[in-house]
Order: sequence, then structure tokens, then C-alpha cells
Amino acid sequence: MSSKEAPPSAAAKLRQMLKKKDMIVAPGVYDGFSARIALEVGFDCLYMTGAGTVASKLGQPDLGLATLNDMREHAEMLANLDPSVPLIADADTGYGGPNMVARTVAQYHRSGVAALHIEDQIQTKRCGHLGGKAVVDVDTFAQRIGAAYQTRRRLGSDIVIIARTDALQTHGFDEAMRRLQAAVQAGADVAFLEGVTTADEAREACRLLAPVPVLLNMVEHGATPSWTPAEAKALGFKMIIFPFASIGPAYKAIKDGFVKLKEEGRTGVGGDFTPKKLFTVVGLEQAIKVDAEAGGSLYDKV
Ligand SMILES: C[C@](O)(C(=O)O)[C@H](CC(=O)O)C(=O)O
Repeated sequence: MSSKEAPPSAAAKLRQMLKKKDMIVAPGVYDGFSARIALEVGFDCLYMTGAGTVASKLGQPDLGLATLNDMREHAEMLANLDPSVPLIADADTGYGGPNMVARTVAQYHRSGVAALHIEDQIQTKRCGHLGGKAVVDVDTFAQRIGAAYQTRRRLGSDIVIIARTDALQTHGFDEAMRRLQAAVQAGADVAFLEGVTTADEAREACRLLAPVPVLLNMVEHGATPSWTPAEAKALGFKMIIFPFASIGPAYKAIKDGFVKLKEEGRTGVGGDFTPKKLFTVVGLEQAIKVDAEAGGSLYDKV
């Protein structure tokens, strides 16, 4: 029996999206559940936040504590919930020298990740919106991106390489631009100026980098003013990520529920949130279908 032609990879799909004029909007997801909710709402691109991954998987702050294995495993799970929806995943510093960056790109590619961002912070990195950051020199950064590009070519992969500079805070705008330009020369597909602080700076960065697409990191209450996708598009950005779009509301909702439980002995979970509702959000229908198509009847009475 012939099988259907394989659909395009998520990375190839993201490359197509980059060519269109629409803004690419990716909500931050930090676990399988938040990713499923983003898919339920109909987003056509997801962002795996490193900060959210470290917080949820390790219960730790975003200080470079996650290893390649932690991040890859998480990214693979997220990328494959719906492989037709591209996942942009945080890859921090690439986790070492050129050979480690090469392993990172190869492993993210094999895991079905559509795009990854690699930055110029030192290995003991921190969230880009904390003070006291330090960056490697421009040549080391260009080597990281060059290793990513060579790996992508070697594998025949469409994975989109996003170069992020954290140099704005310590070295100023001109040096940050120089770094992004060096990264583009080294093979980056998309530029990411971390911690942009004003609309003028944002507009100028997009102008100087054109035609290279620029990503905006819309961390709420960080260094960057709050802009909507439409406002970001008007400034010249092509992609926007909202890293805390799920972990922020989750914190409040979970905490409120726990306080209620502690004080009143009840969680206050809404009556519509039945066990079946939870499993439906995370793919119950698909699981039933797979079983039925294989001739099974395991879930007839679910
Ligand atoms: C984008 C980011 O890398 C992330 O992990 O989501 C973080 C977000 C954050 O911690 O504020 C970053 O900007 O460094």
C-alpha cells in the first residue's frame, strides 16, 4: 500500500511564512499543556521559552542551568504535538564551542524544531532582561552562528537560525548591530536584538538589518515597551514572541487556586473542567482515533 506524500517539514513551513508579509506571532509555551492550549486557540507558530522550560522542568531561574539534553527533550515533545505548527525554540548560547553548537542544531533539527535562537552571552548566561549580563566577543559569536549554519547545510536542514545579541545592555546599539550583521554574514536567517528599549531603536535596527527579518522578544515588564503584533509590524519586525504568555497567567491562576485550597479546603476548579475535558485538551480524540483505526476498541466507553 502506498503511503501519502510526506508533508513539508515545520522548518520549511516557517521559511514560507517568513516570505509572506504577515507578522509571525508565537506565544510562549512552557510545557505540553500550555502548548496544547495555544494549539486549541489556533496559533500557527509556537515559542518554547527557555525561561519557562527551566522554571517548569527544573524549578530553577533562567541562569543557564538547563543542559542541551533538558532543552532538546522538551523541544522534541513540544514540536511533535502538532508537527504542522512550527516551533521556535530557545537554544541559549548553543551550550558550548562550535562542536556543541553543531550538536545542538543537529539535535533540534532531528527533534522537529523549526527554528532556534543562539545568543552571544557567556556560558553562565542569564535572562536577557536581568541586569549584569556579559557577552563573548564578536568572533566567538560569529563562530557559534557559523557552526549552526554549517550544520544546517551539512544536514540539508531547513531549520531557521536566529542570531540573538545581548550586547545592547553592555556595549550599546552600534556594537549590537555590528554583532547582528556579523551573525548574518555567518549564516543567520533572522536577527534578534535582545532587550530593545525604545521605538526609535527598534525601527533603526529593523532598517539597518533589512531585508533580514527581525524578531521582537515581547517579554512583559522587562526592558522592552509593550507592543502588539500590529505595532511591532509597523516598527519593521517580522516575528514576535511572547515568552510569558502562558507562564504568567498560569502563576496567578495556580496560586489563587492553592490559596483557596489552603484557606477554604476547596480548589474552586470550574465545573466544566472535568477529567475528560483535561484529556480532550491534550489529545484524547486523536488517541481514540489511532486505537480505532488499528481495529481496537479500548476507548469505546470513555
Ligand atoms: C526569551 C527568553 O530567552 C526566554 O527564555 O523565553 C527570555 C525571556 C525572559 O526570561 O524574560 C529572555 O529574554 O532572556
